[in-house]
Order: sequence, then structure tokens, then C-alpha cells
Amino acid sequence: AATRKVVCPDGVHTASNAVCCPLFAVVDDLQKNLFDGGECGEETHESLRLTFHDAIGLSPALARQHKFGGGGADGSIMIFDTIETAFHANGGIDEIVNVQKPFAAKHNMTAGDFIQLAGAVGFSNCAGAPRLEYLHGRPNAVAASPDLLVPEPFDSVTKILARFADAGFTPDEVVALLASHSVAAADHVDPSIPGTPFDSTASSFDSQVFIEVLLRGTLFPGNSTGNQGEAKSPLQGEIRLQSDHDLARDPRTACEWQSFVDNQSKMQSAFKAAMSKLAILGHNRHDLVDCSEVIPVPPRANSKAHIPAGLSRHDIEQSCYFRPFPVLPVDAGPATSVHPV
Ligand code: HEM
Ligand SMILES: [Ca+2]
Ligand SMILES: [Mn+2]
Repeated sequence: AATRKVVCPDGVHTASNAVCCPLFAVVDDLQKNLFDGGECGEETHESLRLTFHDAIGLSPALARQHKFGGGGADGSIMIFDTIETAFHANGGIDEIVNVQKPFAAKHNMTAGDFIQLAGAVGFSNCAGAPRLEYLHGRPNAVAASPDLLVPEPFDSVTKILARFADAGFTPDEVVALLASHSVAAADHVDPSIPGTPFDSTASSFDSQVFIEVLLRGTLFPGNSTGNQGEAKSPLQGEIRLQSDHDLARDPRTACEWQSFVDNQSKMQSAFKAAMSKLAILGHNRHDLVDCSEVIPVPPRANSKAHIPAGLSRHDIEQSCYFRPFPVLPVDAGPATSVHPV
């Protein structure tokens, strides 16, 4: 059915609902002044991580024990930032909270809406990304999230899957959400090498992370013998989380992990669907207004799935026993080393 559109007061945009109109100017401001003119860089990566760390603060299991389980995607991480940014699993998140806060205030948005809007806008700068949904109208948080709801990279697969199940996600959806680590780097896992990416293409939302996490780990990228939550990586300059390593190899998740290796469109649709759930945890979608039209259309993918130069299919630790590993081209040239972002 065709939906009637309203002309916004700016005379330029049309919107399906008038409440979406002011968001076009917010998007322009964010692109120019938060995302460095539309980059898939550090602020984009941090803003995407923040959508997760706010939203996952929701536990029906705690609520069943008559304890406060958190409000989900309610902006509590920004409103009660002195409490939540001190949680161990939120290490380093204070930086992006402090950067985003004045933007949220300036545009008079609730923290919960702003965090999810900024995450979706920033992510639209990453080549190969799906255009995320954005629903509008989250009320402000009334309390901080309880501690220990954000997964840690040193948690077991069993613990991680249980935590996500509590928040409403299947193991397949957990794997889909970890596509986020395709546009990501770590500042605090090995603090001596901030900005060390999880894959060789940290500004492209591609399947390299699913490929590279399955390569045999041979080195630690810093001058360490491994930090808490870190596993050996296959490439100079690349870091691997213990949790990603384990999820790629666990029988409960390995086949879903492998299914993304050569399937960009599945990765896009599965990530988009899981993010639509994540972004409204703690809310009813019928109480919100669909303002997805304000999210820019992402650039198309600019790379093809490959094994990094210097390695081969023999370096893949095949972990799905039901399907062979897809045949991938191997990059030519000297051994790949990854640059900080
Ligand atoms: C098993 C669940 C997860 C664990 C254990 C985990 C853990 C981590 C860790 C330790 C870092 C590095 C932080 C730093 O040192 O700076 C990180 C980065 C990141 N995570 Fe996750 N994560 C998980 C799931 C997710 C999900 C569901 C998202 C989805 C939005 C996400 C998005 C990101 C992004 C975008 C970054 C990069 C931030 C940057 O480059 O500054 N993560 N994650
Ligand atoms: Ca990537
Ligand atoms: Mn960072």
C-alpha cells in the first residue's frame, strides 16, 4: 500500500511521519561533525559498539527474580554514564559517550534514540553495509543497567549464548551480530596497540572477519604473550578476540559462522534483522515511529571474499563438519599486514 508523505518544514525533505522531519538535519550534522564527512572510521566503529552496549542491558531473567533487569536500548549508558562506563565490559566506551552527549543535547533527542540513530548513520558509511532500520520514540532511561549484562571476550561460548538467549537472541542471531566485528578494532584488549582491527578491511562491512577468524592463529600483534580475552591472530597488525575464536569453532555456532564466509547478501540481511531487534530491546515496536528513511544508503561492497596474501586454504581451521569450506581466491603478493585504524 502506498503511504502518503508529508512535506517537511525545511521544504526539501518528505517524510512518512512529521516526527521524522527534524532528523534529516541531525543526520547531516552527524555526518559532517561526528563521522568526519561520512567515514567508516573510529567514530563509526565506536558508535556501532555503543548501540550494543546500551541495548544489551536488559535481562528478563533478573526481572523474574524480582530484580531490576535494565531497560535495554534506553540510553541508560549515556544518562547514567558515571555508573555504566565504569563496568569492566564497557572499557573505553566513555570516549564515544562523551563525544555523542553534546550532539544528543543539541538536537534535543532522548539518549536511547540518539545512540541508535548515530549507530545506524555511522554504519551507513561502511562499504557493503545494509541500510539499517531506525525506529524513533524511545523514552529516556529511568535507571542504570545492572552490571554484568555485557558479554566479555573471555566468557565461554556457553555463557555468551546464555546471556544473549536471556535478551532474546538465538545462537544464529549471535553469529549474525558478530558481523559487526568486520568494521571494528580494539583499543583496550592490548592497550599498547590501540586501533588494532579484527580483520584486514576495517572500513568495509565484508565477510573477511568470518574468514580471518577461522585462520590458524600464529601470533600476538603486540609485544605481549596474550592479554585477557585475546587469542592468537593469523596476521601482523590484526587482533583476535577469544570469544570470536571460540564462537567460530564451537559446534553450536561454527556452521552458521562458515555460512557467512562467501555470502555477503546473507550477511547483510541477517545482520540487519538482528540489529532491528537489538535496537529496540526493552520497547514495543508498535510504540515507535519508523523513520528509516533518514538513514543514508550505504556504498556498495568494494571487495570480494578472499584469503589474505601469504596464507592458503590449508591455514583454515575448518570447524563446520556438515559442509565443506567454500573455495576462495587467495590474494597475491607479500604476506598481508594490517594497519591500525
Ligand atoms: C560475544 C559478544 C561480544 C563480545 C565479547 C565483544 C567484545 C568486544 C571487544 C572486547 C571489543 C574491543 C573493545 C576495545 O578494546 O576497544 C569490541 C569491539 C567492537 N564491538 Fe564487540 N563484542 C561482542 C558483540 C558485539 C556486537 C553484538 C556488536 C554489535 C553492534 C559489536 C560491535 C563492536 C564494534 C563495532 C567494535 C569496534 C569498536 C571500535 O573499533 O572502536 N560487538 N567488541
Ligand atoms: Ca571488514
Ligand atoms: Mn576504537
